[in-house]
Amino acid sequence: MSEMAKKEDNGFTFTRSASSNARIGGLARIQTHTNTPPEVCHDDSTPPVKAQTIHDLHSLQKKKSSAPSTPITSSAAASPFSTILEEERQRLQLQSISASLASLTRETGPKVVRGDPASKVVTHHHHDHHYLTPTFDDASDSALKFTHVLYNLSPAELYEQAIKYEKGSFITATGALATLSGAKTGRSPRDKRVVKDESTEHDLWWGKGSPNIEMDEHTFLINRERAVDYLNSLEKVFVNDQFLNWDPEHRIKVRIVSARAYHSLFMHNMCIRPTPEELEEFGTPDFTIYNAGQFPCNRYTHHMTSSTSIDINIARKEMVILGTQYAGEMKKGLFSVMHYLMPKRNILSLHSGCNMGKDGDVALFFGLSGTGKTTLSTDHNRYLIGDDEHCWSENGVSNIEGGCYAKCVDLSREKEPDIWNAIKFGTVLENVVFDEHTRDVDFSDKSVTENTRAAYPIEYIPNAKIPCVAPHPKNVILLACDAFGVLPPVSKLSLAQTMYHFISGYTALVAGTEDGIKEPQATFSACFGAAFIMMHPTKYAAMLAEKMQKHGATGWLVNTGWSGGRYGVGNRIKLPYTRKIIDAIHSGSLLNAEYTKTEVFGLEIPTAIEGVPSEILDPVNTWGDKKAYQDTLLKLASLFKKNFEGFISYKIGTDQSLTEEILAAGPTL
Ligand SMILES: Nc1ncnc2c1ncn2[C@@H]1O[C@H](COP(=O)(O)OP(=O)(O)OP(=O)(O)O)[C@@H](O)[C@H]1O
Ligand SMILES: O=C([O-])CC(=O)C(=O)O
Ligand SMILES: [Ca+2]
Ligand SMILES: [Mn+2]
Repeated sequence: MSEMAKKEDNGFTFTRSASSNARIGGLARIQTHTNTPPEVCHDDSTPPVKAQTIHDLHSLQKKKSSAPSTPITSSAAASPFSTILEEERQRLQLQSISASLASLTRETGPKVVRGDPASKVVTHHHHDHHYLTPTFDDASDSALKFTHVLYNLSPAELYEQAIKYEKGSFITATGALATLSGAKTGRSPRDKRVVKDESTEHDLWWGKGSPNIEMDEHTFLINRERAVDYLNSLEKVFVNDQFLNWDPEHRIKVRIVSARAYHSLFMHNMCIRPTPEELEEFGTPDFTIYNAGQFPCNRYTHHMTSSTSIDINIARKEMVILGTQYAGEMKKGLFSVMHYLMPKRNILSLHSGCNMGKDGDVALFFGLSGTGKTTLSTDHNRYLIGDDEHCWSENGVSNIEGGCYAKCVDLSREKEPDIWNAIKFGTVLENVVFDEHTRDVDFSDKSVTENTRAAYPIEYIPNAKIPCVAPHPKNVILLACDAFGVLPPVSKLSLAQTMYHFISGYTALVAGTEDGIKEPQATFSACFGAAFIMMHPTKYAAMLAEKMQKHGATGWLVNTGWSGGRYGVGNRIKLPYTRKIIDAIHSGSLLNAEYTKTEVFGLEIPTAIEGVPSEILDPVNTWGDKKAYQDTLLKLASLFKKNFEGFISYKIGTDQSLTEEILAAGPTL
């Protein structure tokens, strides 16, 4: 190929003509050469698009993929045999979705069709095999309509759905999807109900202190019908088929039916995402969520005390959500289910974060909401296993989820770079405030709520370990955000103390509602997650004790809260100091440090930690008013004692001496 032709391939070529008549006023004339005859002036050397109409042109833009979200047609290249298999598979899948959405009174599922009702690609009349028509013995108007199913859409497709159809959905400057969760910006534990039947009556924890508010099967069915009718009345619903638990032996298949792209993207991020091959073999889910959060429950329905109801039915393997769009209900509802299913298999379920060092040393981080599980398990020097929900089995630790759910209030790039950088395309940003023009998020703005959140796939954290499984833990870190400011920044715990504090599940936050001086509010939540456990706390505690003993794990209590006085007087312990403390636990250097014992709580506290001012290690040093310190310390101790009274009649595990040691491991007044 000549030099000239080669250049012409690239488009225009400017050549100085050698011919004298091309010279004008002494300057060389510039000519453009193309492949076409020189007398026709073309501005483009590429052939025209292979489309006759705008419609044709648009249809060229999207390539058929084998992705689960494609409308049901097998590719032209497939053999007739595989076409039949593919069609059969798609038919079974629609049948399964229709069955999920079935009304129990009409005894039939809705007509379902895949694809966006707004898209021209799916038409009911020309692709008969694309939808499923059940036979109706009870004809009503609802029998005449289709429910369009948007099945396992990709983040990009869900963005388009959200932005087109859901008010309050915007793309932020870094590409995240900002959205509003509606009137509820947190979970509604007082509206969470569990069906009490012959089996759950004996298995579950009921009564005082239990998170399981009882409901009967019939009432559940009324709420289920309400949710299903609502979902079927919509033009389209989102269906996610995904997994929970990275331990392949104990993986659970979950289906989430929801009305909002926000909910579908949230669960896409938070659950484990199946590969196309895994999805092909998905079959029947082990558990199904019906999220009709925009629609209220009927206040005339038995047991209903508000317009919100989150209902779990273990026997039916179903959960119904009415009256709240807060997406955390789905995540934590499934977590509750895991707190039932896993212990049944002798696996411990944990409200904890987990990470692993380069040498394979594993740490668990327990703590109530806002105490630092996500912040501290996300550590640039360690592999992230997960930030919130884990299982501890004979195989080691496995994350239940496929994503993280980080608090964003006052998020800073400098202090939490990995979380900051995870807020990009694909991430759901709940209830944040942003500049209407630049779309820069202001993480300090609490106008909508203080509980602003980011939900992102775990692989958005650069050092996440995939698959999210790890060996048995070496350190068990109990986090408490003590707004009273009397717990030491770190203490080493005996096994009995670890159990005492695990069962107590203490944290103290500041009630954000009143104006003026805000009193710290002590919270005790058994197993650092009473809202999610299903059986009695001592069941989980006994399992934890047994595993820690067997694998030689050390327990630690870390106060990520106040120092130098209670809330309003002192300050929150600086995150860099807490990180140094955590580093010393991971490295093993703190295990063999020098310790002294505190009064009242009897906690072993180190005298020095690299990078941390020694004087803060004993909180008494940081308080100006020593009398106030002593009073506050005794006040907190009495709150611990009072809370623990509910547990003193319980035996923990099979070892009676451990039970006695645990009871003795609390504060002494
Ligand atoms: N010393 C500290 N240690 C840990 N976190 C701190 C500290 N000081 C301030 N913080 C802030 O406290 C918050 C801890 O929230 P985090 O998201 O880690 O909670 P969580 O335990 O994961 O709760 P949830 O279960 O609700 O997700 C973060 O906003 C973090 O920036
Ligand atoms: O579930 C939520 O809404 C947030 C969370 O992680 C918790 O409260 O533990
Ligand atoms: Ca978290
Ligand atoms: Mn949590």
